[in-house]
Amino acid sequence: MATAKYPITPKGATGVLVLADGTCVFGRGFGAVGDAVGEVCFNTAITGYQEIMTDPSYAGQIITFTFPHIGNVGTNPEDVEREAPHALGCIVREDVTEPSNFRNVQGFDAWMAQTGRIGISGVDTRALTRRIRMQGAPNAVIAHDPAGKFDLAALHEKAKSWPGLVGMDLAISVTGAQREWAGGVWSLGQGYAQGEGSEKPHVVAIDYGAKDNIFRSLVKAGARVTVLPATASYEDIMALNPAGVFLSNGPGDPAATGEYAVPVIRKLLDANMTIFGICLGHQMLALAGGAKTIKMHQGHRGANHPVKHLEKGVVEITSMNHGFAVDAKTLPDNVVETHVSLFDGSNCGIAFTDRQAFGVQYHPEASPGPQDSFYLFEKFVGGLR
Ligand SMILES: NC(=O)CC[C@H](N)C(=O)O
Repeated sequence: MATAKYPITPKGATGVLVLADGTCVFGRGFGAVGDAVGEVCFNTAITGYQEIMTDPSYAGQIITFTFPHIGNVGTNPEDVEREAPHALGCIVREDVTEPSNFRNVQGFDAWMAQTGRIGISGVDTRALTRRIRMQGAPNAVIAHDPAGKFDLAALHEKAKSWPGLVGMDLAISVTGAQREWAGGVWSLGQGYAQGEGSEKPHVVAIDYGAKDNIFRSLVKAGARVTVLPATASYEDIMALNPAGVFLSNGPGDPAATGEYAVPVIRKLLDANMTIFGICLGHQMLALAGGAKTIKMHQGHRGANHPVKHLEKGVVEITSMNHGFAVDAKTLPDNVVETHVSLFDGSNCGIAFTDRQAFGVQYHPEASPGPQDSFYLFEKFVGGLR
């Protein structure tokens, strides 16, 4: 049996990304020391690295930022989509510099170390991104050792034996507990708006790994929000007497979310509940309606993805983070395609013709990203009594 040959670790290299095919990409490690295995994706957003790192939809993934300067405004406790990062780590072009921003509380490097996330800087992120574009998102191990002593064969073995995101249910591992949501969207000098009031329409939001800005956006649109964990049963949901149910984003394969998600959504559809789904929630809504989802070649991750609203013929610039998509060819007769990606024509929105249920593949709550699509929150909450 031929033994794979591994390169000599270059002098000064304290970080390495070892792909499942044995490719080793060296750089300088920062953040936590150790290693982690997942799928490597790329994100083209220029701002919002802290929001991106803390988006639970990135569980099981290592993010390559195509923008070269990451970490230069540090971190703060407000720009998080969840209390801690969910991405396993990140790969960046330039070394993380001293934070330069009046909102900085902790440097990106220290924040990554404290939250157990590994970074590698000094990587040719353009080459890595081109590779993902041409060959698809690889599985890999990201490793950081200040001594630069890597057992590349062992890391390669770990990358090869990781089963991959297809068929992987991760929503169950990132969901939170039941909670009454308080707080609207953040603004400079004001912090998070307060949004109380029991006379507002009550939305039960199912947390499959939600970004907090979705809940803040629902509050801004005029809802009172109760968050339930991903495992909430149909009975748990109905006991709260919701005016509408929101299905959140989340990590992993939508087709692998098991008995706790799609069958519950199917019951909500049967009960003619008003439903709005975002990203994973959109994909599972489509599955509950009878459609299928597919793994994408490279996925969509960035803050400027053009989407066409088919009925109005207008373009929305959107924030995206997904590696699976609804296969529009499989939509049943009572579900129409409402939005498509102008990058590759993939499905970006659906609506049931015989139910008050719709979903979008992109992130109308932005964070980071443009706010063209906030109307979807107003449409959902405005339609509730
Ligand atoms: N942001 C999300 O909800 C992502 C959904 C799903 N995990 C995907 O990658 O397509």
